[in-house]
Amino acid sequence: MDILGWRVFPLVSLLISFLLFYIKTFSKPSNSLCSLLPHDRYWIASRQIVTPQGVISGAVEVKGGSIASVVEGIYQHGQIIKGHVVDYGNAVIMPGLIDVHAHLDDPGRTEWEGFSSGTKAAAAGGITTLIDMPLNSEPSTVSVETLKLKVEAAEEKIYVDVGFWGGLVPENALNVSALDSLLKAGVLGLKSFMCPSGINDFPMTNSSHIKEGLHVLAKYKRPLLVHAEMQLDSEGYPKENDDINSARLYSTYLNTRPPSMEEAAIRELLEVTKHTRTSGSAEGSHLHIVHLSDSRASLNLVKEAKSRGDSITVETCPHYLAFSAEEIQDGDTRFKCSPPIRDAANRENLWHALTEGHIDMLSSDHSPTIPELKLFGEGNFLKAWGGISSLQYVLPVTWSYGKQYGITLNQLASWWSERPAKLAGQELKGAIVSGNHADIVVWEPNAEFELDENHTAYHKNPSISAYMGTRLSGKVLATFVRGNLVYKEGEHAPAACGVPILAK
Ligand SMILES: NC(=O)N[C@H]1NC(=O)NC1=O
Ligand SMILES: [Zn+2]
Ligand SMILES: [Zn+2]
Repeated sequence: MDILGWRVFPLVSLLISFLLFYIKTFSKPSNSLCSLLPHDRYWIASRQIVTPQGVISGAVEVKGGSIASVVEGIYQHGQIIKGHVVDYGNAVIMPGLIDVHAHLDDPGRTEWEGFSSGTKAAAAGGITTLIDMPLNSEPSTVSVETLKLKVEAAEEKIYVDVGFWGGLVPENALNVSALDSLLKAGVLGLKSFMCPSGINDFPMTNSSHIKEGLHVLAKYKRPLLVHAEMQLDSEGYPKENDDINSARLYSTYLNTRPPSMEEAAIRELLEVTKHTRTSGSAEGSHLHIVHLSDSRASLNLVKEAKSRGDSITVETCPHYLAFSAEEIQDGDTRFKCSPPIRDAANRENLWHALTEGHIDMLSSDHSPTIPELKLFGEGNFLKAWGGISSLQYVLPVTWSYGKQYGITLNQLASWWSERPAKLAGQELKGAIVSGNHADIVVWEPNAEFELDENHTAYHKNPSISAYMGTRLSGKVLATFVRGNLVYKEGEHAPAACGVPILAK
């Protein structure tokens, strides 16, 4: 290149990069497509706004995507608020739900779910943030490269905000620099299994892997989420059963995964969580047990660990609170999940543990698949895919089945928003307070509906849901994500303007 070329070349490349920047910026959907409400500043009012201080009657001011103020008493005193007001009357205004445990299966298994259908279902269900699990997509999210594929797959497809857990697997668990780079790339924490996950490229970890993982996580103050079930050598539970009559029985499946599997896993985990205590070698890290089903010995172990000062929390899922083993029909593999749905007395204990604060939060564990893999014809519980499809229904399900236990709106907000926000490190989400993101669900607790084929579901394979055929109360009227009205009575905003959440 001659001397002139050397001078012009940087200038031209600078010009091109500016041009590309402008094309990228202006080709993004404009704000009006992100929201069904054409205002940047507005108020939403109701007689039941769920705030950390209790349920108030008043209005929430939204400005530039955040909550600018929360005022009480507009109905009683006729207080004048200026600007556009959406008055929801007696409907409930609550922080949007944060689902810390969902499998959206994108990229790679989008016939199972996908970012677009999954986040549309989330928005329709009042979920404003979800954290995607690192497995069931193809590939699993276990490295910087695979996280990049996730974020690319999510681009312009997500209707709510989406964060990502990374996978802790034998391949990366003992490799500090691999974990460091995955955490630096923005996963909100790690997730691992203590039993086979059902996904080949997501092998289980042992307690050495978990211990190493926690020590790396301590530096970042991020959690490790663990699927706590462990096969015991001493117990020879049947894993494969060629007798289809036996494999169709729910009791056969239930016997393959007894509560002792959860108990053994948790007992082993607690040997490691002692390091999370103040002044412990992994202080700053946190262990979160996902989808607890056993409300007896396993839960007692968690309670003891908490009382000793371990940094540990536990979630359960609506399906363990809604259903019982006694009600599950033989061959109805919609109900197959792991750990399994147990007896009615266990469910009763789970509700008590939740309302008494021993179970910290709820999550969907939305883990769908295609109907073919649920093997409905055969009804083989031992071979069907294990996972419950539920994302769009978790709010009405929790409310419908929880009402008889006297659950309050503040408890709902705590289980579904405040504590999940804390687990996922989302300081500006999870509560209706000034300064937070305007992530809000408006819903009508008394409105009932039948979950049948006439009900619009946005999930990809709605027929596999265990909730089909139930009658629920609690209808989502509107969902706001960072001030954008992303869902309103059967309609989604034209553009998917949720953002990927990456930890800094
Ligand atoms: N791989 C996967 O989603 N597994 C989930 N399904 C389920 O029922 N429990 C799980 O951990
Ligand atoms: Zn699991
Ligand atoms: Zn899961």
